[in-house]
Amino acid sequence: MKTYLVTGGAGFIGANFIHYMLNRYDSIKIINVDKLTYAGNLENVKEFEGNPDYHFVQADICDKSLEDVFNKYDIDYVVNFAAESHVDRSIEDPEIFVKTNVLGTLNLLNLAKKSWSVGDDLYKEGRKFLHVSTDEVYGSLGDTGFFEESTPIDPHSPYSSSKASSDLMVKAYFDTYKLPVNITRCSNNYGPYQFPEKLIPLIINNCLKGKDLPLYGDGLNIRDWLYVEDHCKAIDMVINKGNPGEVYNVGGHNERTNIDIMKTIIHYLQTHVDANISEKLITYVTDRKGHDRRYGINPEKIKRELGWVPDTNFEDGIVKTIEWYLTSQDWIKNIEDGSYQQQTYVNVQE
Ligand SMILES: NC(=O)c1ccc[n+]([C@@H]2O[C@H](COP(=O)([O-])OP(=O)(O)OC[C@H]3O[C@@H](n4cnc5c(N)ncnc54)[C@H](O)[C@@H]3O)[C@@H](O)[C@H]2O)c1
Ligand SMILES: Cc1cn([C@H]2C[C@H](O)[C@@H](COP(=O)(O)OP(=O)(O)O[C@H]3O[C@H](C)C(=O)[C@H](O)[C@H]3O)O2)c(=O)[nH]c1=O
Repeated sequence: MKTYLVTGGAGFIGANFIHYMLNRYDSIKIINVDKLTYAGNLENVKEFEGNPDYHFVQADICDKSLEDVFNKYDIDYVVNFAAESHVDRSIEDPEIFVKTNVLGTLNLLNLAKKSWSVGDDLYKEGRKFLHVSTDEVYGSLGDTGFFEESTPIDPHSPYSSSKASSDLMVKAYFDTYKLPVNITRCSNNYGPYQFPEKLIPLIINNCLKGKDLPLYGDGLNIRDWLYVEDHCKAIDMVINKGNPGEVYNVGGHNERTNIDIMKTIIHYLQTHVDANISEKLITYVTDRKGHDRRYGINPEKIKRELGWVPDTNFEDGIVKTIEWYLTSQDWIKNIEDGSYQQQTYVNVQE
């Protein structure tokens, strides 16, 4: 039985990963370590409460006493999702991004290294440290081309800079100590349990409440969207089959402008929920500082080497996502009854 230490498993992608793994494999154990920041929500993994193969530990990944978790469980794989993940928040307050994303990752690397060590640069068989990173570390693309694994790192926001820094630290632990690591760099995810500060859930939620839909800048920035379950599938494959020390880009060639995303959601809700939901809700607001123009992933390496292919196309994925939010209004309400307040915007429309 393999034991996974999943950090950030009460957040969006981490929770989806726990669902993906525990619903797919009978003989695995998952230890979910999460600090439960504003973005962490135990509702996301509620169905596993009481499951003998699932344990939750509330802890900060920066905390050195996490060594107790490594001592208590014989950890085979560390899957590091825990992070401050929202670009707009990083622009307002970068410090916590450095603390969690860089120092937290460094702490986990040290704990894994110590726990798995059986001699100088030698580790127990079959261990892996999988660091979940992002395509944002590559910076921004022009109209053509894609991010390759060989694309130089060129982050722009405090968020992406902190992720790039943590990636470099993970690489250093492979290059220096031969710790068996992989890094995945995925494009924008969407799907169930995504915190409603991010574009897709924010738009769904605001449409349902008849609120303005804030569109940054000219609305023509491009993101490459992947259904979250396909990201989870990729991570599972990289843990099991990825060559130690390698980076794998993950994406499904699904580039859309932000305005196109908004219109897709509006039209679905207009047709299926309320005819009054219309494009009139779209409100141009001041642009995000340093706003990356275009992301686009070349996923050929993970396809060729590991046989990964995405299963869900955007047309199906966005409907599944919207339907999930429609049936999860209590989930949103609990978040809004807590401390979450939507950020304010400067309207730039005449
Ligand atoms: N969302 C995306 O589109 C996307 C795409 C590519 C990569 N990623 C990466 O995937 C990972 C997960 O992203 P997400 O969107 O699920 O984020 P999220 O913000 O939804 O969840 C982050 C989780 O980490 C926990 N956490 C934060 N700080 C912590 C700390 N110090 N100690 C322990 N737990 C802590 C939070 O409580 C939360 O449960 C991140 O590393 C992010 O950089 C995200
Ligand atoms: C919240 C919001 C966003 N936007 C724009 C800004 C971006 O061009 C796009 C998506 O924004 P969002 O904040 O949802 O996601 P990104 O900034 O691309 O970052 C996300 O994808 C990467 C890969 C991660 O690694 C991040 O963790 C994840 O948050 O919509 C708007 O126009 N209006 C809004 O209200």
